[in-house]
Amino acid sequence: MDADTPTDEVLDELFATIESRKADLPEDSYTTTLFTHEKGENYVLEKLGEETTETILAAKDDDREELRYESADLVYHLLVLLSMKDASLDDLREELKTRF
Ligand SMILES: N=c1c2ncn([C@@H]3O[C@H](COP(=O)(O)OP(=O)(O)OP(=O)(O)O)[C@@H](O)[C@H]3O)c2ncn1[C@@H]1O[C@H](COP(=O)(O)O)[C@@H](O)[C@H]1O
Repeated sequence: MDADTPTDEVLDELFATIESRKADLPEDSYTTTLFTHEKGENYVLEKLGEETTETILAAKDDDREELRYESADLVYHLLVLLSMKDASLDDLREELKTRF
């Protein structure tokens, strides 16, 4: 993924990158550390909890910049969890679409 990626393709690109990290487990990758952590999926669940708390605190503080930053951390960790559970971004899209 690079800065030229169109904004509406960012989530697909990010998810594809996460899937690629899961397959290849490159050493210099934060995503690899999530897939290989000794705590297993519990570590990603902990990170999701932390990022959720940080997002809530940013909202409570009315800190829009921090809210944007923590929301991005939260979505990234959620996508890693979906990948870890062999779910896909399309699964998420389809579920959201059923609610229209
Ligand atoms: N979008 C993200 C992304 N969002 C958040 N993070 C990481 O999530 C972590 C958030 O942890 P914390 O908020 O707790 O901050 P921290 O103090 O650094 O965390 P810890 O040391 O406690 O783990 C940070 O290390 C961030 O770098 C991300 N790491 C990677 N990506 C993207 O994932 C793709 C693959 O990245 P790599 O796997 O690193 O190649 C690339 O496109 C990246 O841009």
